[in-house]
This record gives sequence, structure tokens and C-alpha cells, in this order.
Amino acid sequence: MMPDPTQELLLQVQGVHKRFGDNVVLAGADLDVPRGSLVTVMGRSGAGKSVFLKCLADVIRPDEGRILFDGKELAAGAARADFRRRCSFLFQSNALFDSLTALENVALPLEQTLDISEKEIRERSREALRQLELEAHQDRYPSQLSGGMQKRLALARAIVTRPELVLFDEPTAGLDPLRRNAVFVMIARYQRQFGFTAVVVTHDVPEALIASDRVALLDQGRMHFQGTPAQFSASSDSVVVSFRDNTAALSTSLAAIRSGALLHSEDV
Ligand SMILES: Nc1ncnc2c1ncn2[C@@H]1O[C@H](COP(=O)(O)OP(=O)(O)OP(=O)(O)O)[C@@H](O)[C@H]1O
Repeated sequence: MMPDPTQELLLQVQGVHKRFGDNVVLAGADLDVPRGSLVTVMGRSGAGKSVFLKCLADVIRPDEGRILFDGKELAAGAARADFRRRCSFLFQSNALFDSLTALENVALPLEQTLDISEKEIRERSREALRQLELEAHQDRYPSQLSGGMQKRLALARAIVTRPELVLFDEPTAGLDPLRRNAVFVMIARYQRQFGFTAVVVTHDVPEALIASDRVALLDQGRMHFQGTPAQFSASSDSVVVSFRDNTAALSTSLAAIRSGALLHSEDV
């Protein structure tokens, strides 16, 4: 599927290869991510979605291929440092620090990456907690928060540096269908509210189709499909059809999200 040439691309992934020994995981994967969009990469378990996202996050170095952020190739040293400042990564596990309060968890990336005063760190951290409706819980520890609150706290920490790009690694892993819906709605809502660009990897297809501007299907190490959710739903390509059929059983949760019953973050 050709991208819309009028839309500016914040991230371009071109021909990324990655193998571990004999295991070829990525064999020329491409992805175009328009600025301000929510793009979801789907694929079967073991297809290489997490490896792909880690290549984007600079956690795994690809064997071949180019990744361009805002038009600049990441391989270059200065571009990589610039990318790290402007991008954040939300781990599947939330990766919160148990011994730090909610406020201290959120303040951490500001203390580590930006040269700003203690006062401003505190103000910006409180503001991020307020935006994610967690201000009343700033002195609690992660273990004292519900699962949904922990997810929102992880998101508050990811956005406190005002990143342009946020990468989400299976944000709904291990959640039941209702909570999966709510997490996707939460990501889509805050992505639009704060205007960051989001790349999500998931195998929760119905939720992804509802929340995303564009979707991609990773298969055999390549993006077999890239396009809008409507184009994905209408595609007669045999790989897309087979993937859709395998996930059709989840249509009940699609119906739940369409009913609009889960639009508030308190539902997470
Ligand atoms: N650090 C690593 N060293 C060796 N092999 C790895 C490493 N990380 C991932 N792999 C392999 O890469 C392949 C793809 O794994 P990956 O976790 O990216 O799949 P996935 O699509 O995210 O799967 P799931 O949906 O089940 O999480 C697997 O065969 C895995 O064993």
C-alpha cells in the first residue's frame, strides 16, 4: 500500500534485517509512520514485532537497513542522540520503580535527560500526573495502584519529556478483553490530546483496528501489508485474510468497544 505522499513522515523504516544465529527474524521490514498518527504493527506470536520495535527504540541494532527519524538516518551519532531526546518507549511490563512514589517515577526521565531546575521538574511531573488523572495518587507507590493506574503512570512517565514519538510494546499483554479495549482507547485518546506520534505492536487485532490511523502486518520478516484499518478489513490478500480469520474470535470485544462503554480512563 502506498503512503499518502502529502503526509509528512516522522519515521521511515527501510529494509531492516535482523537475525539471531540461524533465526532470521526481520528480512527487509519497511514501515512509514506519518507525523501525528497512531500506527499499529500486528503479527502472529513470534513474528518479530518486539524485535522490530526494539530496533526502532535503538535497543537492538539491525544487521541491515535504514531508520530515518524526521528525515535523518539514525546511524549517525548526532541524529541518534537527538532521537533519544525526542522519543520514549513504553515497556510491556510498565517498568515502574517500586521503591519510588508515583511522582518520583514520573520525575525520573526529566532528571536524567533534561537540564532543568528541581522546581520545574516537580511542576512538570505534577502536570503529567494531573493530565493522566493521577494527581491524587502522587505519593503512592506503584504496588498501591490498580493495574490500570500503573499503566497510566507508565504513560505519564513516557510523556513527561514531551516526546514526539512514543513506542508501545504490547501495551495490552496479559489483560482481559475489556481492559484491552480500555487501554487502546486510552492510548488513542492521549495520543490525540498530546499530539505525539505513536507506534504500537500488538496481537490484539480488533482493538488495533478501532484505535489506529494505520496498521501494518508483519509476516515472514516483512511488512506484508501497510494501510488504513478500512483497507485492512477489506483486503482480499490471502495472508491478510488468514490473519483476520484467526483473530475473528475476538469480535465480541470489538462490539464492546463500539458500544462506547469504555471511553473513560477510570475503566482501565
Ligand atoms: N535477544 C534475542 N536473542 C535471540 N533471539 C531472540 C531475541 N529476541 C527475540 N528473539 C527471537 O526472535 C523471534 C521473534 O520474537 P519477538 O519477541 O519479536 O516476537 P513477537 O512477534 O513480538 O511475539 P509475541 O507476540 O509472542 O510477543 C523469536 O523467535 C525469538 O525467539
